[in-house]
Parts: sequence; C-alpha cells; structure tokens
Amino acid sequence: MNRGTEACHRDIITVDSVSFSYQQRVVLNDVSFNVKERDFIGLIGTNGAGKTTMLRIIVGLLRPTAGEVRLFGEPISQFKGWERIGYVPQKNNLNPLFPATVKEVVLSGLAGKRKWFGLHSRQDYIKCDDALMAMGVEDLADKRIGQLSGGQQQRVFLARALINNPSLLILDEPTVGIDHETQESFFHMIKHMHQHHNMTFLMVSHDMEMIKGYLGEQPKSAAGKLNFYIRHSHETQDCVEENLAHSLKHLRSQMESRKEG
Ligand SMILES: Nc1ncnc2c1ncn2[C@@H]1O[C@H](COP(=O)(O)OP(=O)(O)OP(=O)(O)O)[C@@H](O)[C@H]1O
Repeated sequence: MNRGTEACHRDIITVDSVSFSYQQRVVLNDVSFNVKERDFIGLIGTNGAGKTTMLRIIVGLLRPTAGEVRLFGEPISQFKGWERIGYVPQKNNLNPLFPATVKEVVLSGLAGKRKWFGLHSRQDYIKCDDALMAMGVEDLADKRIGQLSGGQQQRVFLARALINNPSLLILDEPTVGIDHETQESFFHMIKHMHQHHNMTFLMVSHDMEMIKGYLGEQPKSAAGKLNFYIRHSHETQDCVEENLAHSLKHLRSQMESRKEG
C-alpha cells in the first residue's frame, strides 16, 4: 500500500491555466504548474518575467484574469487555511522610522482576528519566542525593526512567516541585499526546514548558485518565461516517515550545535 501519496505528495498549490495582465499589458499567459507537499521549488526568470506577480496571485493578493489557483485542493476563493501558509514578500524598503518592535512585527503574523486588536494570549507570546529563537533573533525582540540590518530584518520577516508553524513557505527573493555569509546561513536554515520539518517551499531567487546547488542544474519545467527547479524531499516510494513535525525549538538547537561544532 502506498500511503505516501496520500500522506505527503498531495498537490498543495495548483496553478491551472492562469493568465494575468496589468491594465492591457499581459504578464502571465496560460501558466500551469503544481507544487507537491514537501517539494522545494525554485522559481526563476528574468527581471519582469512575472515571478512576483505569480506569487501575489498564489497568496490571493491579485486575482488572475483567467484560470484558477487551488491551495491544499481548494479553490482560492474558498480557501480559509491561511495560517498554513507563510509568505515573505520581496524586501520592502522599510521606513527606518517605522515604530514597531521586532516582537510586534512577528506577532502581527499570527492568524486570526486577535492580532488586529493587539490582544495576545500567553500562547501567542510563546509562539513568538519560538519563532524568534528559531531564527536566532531573540536578542533583538525589543528593538525597533527599522534599526536592524537588512539580514536581521529578513530573519525577523521569516520569523513572522513562521509564527503559525506553516506547512508552506513562499519566499520572494529572500536574500536580496544580504551579505554572502548571512545568505549562506539563511539558506542553511531553509534547507534544514525543508529536510527536517516537512515544510514545502516556493522561492523566487536570482541566486543560481544556491538554486543549482540544492535543486539541480536544470529546471524540471517551464511556463512562458518562468522556470521551475524542483527538489522532492523524498521519492513517493519512500513515504514511510510520518509525523515528523518538530517544534521550531528543535531547529534552534540544531543551529546551535552547528555553531558550536
Ligand atoms: N502594479 C503594477 N502595475 C503595472 N505593471 C506592473 C505592476 N507590478 C509589476 N508590473 C510589471 O509587470 C511585469 C512583471 O513584474 P513582476 O514584479 O511580477 O516581475 P518579476 O519577475 O518578479 O521581476 P524581478 O525579477 O525584477 O523582481 C514587469 O514588467 C513589471 O513592470
């Protein structure tokens, strides 16, 4: 019996014949692809190819002019499980005077209505601490986000995306403007999450060294100007592992032992 297909190779993103235009300008034309649970997908394309537009459609910020997106098997219009998805948009030019602290930024990633009213339970603060710890930025919790370096801010935005312990992470050029060393540790973290935490990744990147190093030399598929590099966490026939979900704390302890080693 191949329980695996059911257990961990479901389609969690299905993009079905999607087209999109800004005003009259066609950016995406009849794009189809799918992302299976626990895959790592690198979405590559030239500047202006429509990568960010594609991600914004997938997270429901833009509506396709034609075609359909399904998330975890449900049409996006009916999808309610947004806490299962973490999204880190392209590096935004954060106003250094933006008054929120790191902790507030991370807490604002919590799913549900409470976040809008700033009402947080003890459990919320524990989740926040876990996410900060996992990203190694707990010491910065009370700093203003605008005071942090680009690399530190990216870790905070990743912590914000992780606070709900999502099963799918969507990252839009997460390492732009970050020095090489910080990039490496960032990629180490996300590879770890892919390999040990059953997370699925869809990542836009121009870093071909990382993409080819982790996802293979050649794209597995293409749609228009978009190329998809894909790494499966494991083959379907090897789906014997179940319930591998670890807490984010575990990731932190792995990171620490790496630092010490
Ligand atoms: N809000 C907008 N209004 C009009 N045109 C837009 C808008 N956003 C993006 N575009 C245009 O749509 C095209 C695709 O943009 P998009 O940001 O999706 O590309 P990209 O592949 O992510 O590019 P990059 O690698 O430069 O980030 C570009 O030509 C861009 O100028």
